[in-house]
Amino acid sequence: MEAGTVLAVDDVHFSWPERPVLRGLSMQLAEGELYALLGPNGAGKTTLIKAICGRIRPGKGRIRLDGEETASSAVRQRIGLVPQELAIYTHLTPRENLQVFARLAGVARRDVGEAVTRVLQAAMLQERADDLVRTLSGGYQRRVNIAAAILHRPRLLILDEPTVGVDVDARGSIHQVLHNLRAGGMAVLLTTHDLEQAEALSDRVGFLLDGRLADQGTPQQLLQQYFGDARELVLVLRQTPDTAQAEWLREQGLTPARAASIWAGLQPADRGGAEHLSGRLQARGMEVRELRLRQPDLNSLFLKLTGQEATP
Ligand SMILES: Nc1ncnc2c1ncn2[C@@H]1O[C@H](COP(=O)(O)OP(=O)(O)OP(=O)(O)O)[C@@H](O)[C@H]1O
Repeated sequence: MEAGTVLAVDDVHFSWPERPVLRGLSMQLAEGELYALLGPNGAGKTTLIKAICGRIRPGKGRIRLDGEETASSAVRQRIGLVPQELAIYTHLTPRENLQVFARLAGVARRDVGEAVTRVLQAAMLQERADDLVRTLSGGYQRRVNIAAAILHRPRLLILDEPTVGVDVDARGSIHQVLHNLRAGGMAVLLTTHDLEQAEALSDRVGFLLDGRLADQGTPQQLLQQYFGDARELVLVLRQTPDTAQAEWLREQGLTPARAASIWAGLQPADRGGAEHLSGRLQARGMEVRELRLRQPDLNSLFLKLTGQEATP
């Protein structure tokens, strides 16, 4: 195991009664690294989190934190978990919540005040520390959830879908909080369906597919590896193409997206591109509403690796 490795998952297998979910999954997470786990619904992201937190036991393989198996409860105490659902008392203030959770997390009574002040600051909650949680916005409430998970100074913080259902501004504050925690040396593992978030925030991303990581790396590395200099062409037609037109579009390397009038595909950087195509589309009776070339992003890669669109 490399120096600075906080989490090491080695060849982990796990089956729920109905079917195998993890099938030889390996990954590592370093100190001060933020890793986003991506994958379609049901890929096994939450199952992996449960295995890391010791809530389920892998049928095969090892999960270690700082070199020690997470099966032991002493080791598990070095993990902080922010679940998908809010797990806080809405009729108490953030400060009161954190006082309760500090005791539950095993913080000594005399250290509670200091720990609560520290996490209120880390989660940027000071201004609203004494308002009732139920009067706070969804973004603030999520940050109380995060604050509760770091009271015991975990080495590894795990967040399951931290920004589902929060607005863009609130998302920005959550990102800021995670950035700061990472800068303080914490390893952060999160799952998300929001690939823009993953690209903006993560040092590395991993695509969980068929029980293994189909690929992992920095977003830049992966995009270069899969797309090189190619651009993604997105074509929006005024009408759904007929069979012959659709066949021709496929010959041009395009495939239909969510709506039958939207087609997308990769184009080599040097192909005279959009304008040339526009004329040829019109010649075949297709009216173009919009035609643009864009830099492939993690959404493009998700589609390529999983055959599905990411649905935030
Ligand atoms: N407690 C359970 N008992 C039986 N099967 C389960 C249980 N939890 C999850 N599964 C199954 O395991 C598979 C993986 O589920 P999991 O929740 O880990 O996926 P996920 O990647 O987190 O999905 P999502 O993105 O929708 O949250 C699914 O087929 C699911 O039905």
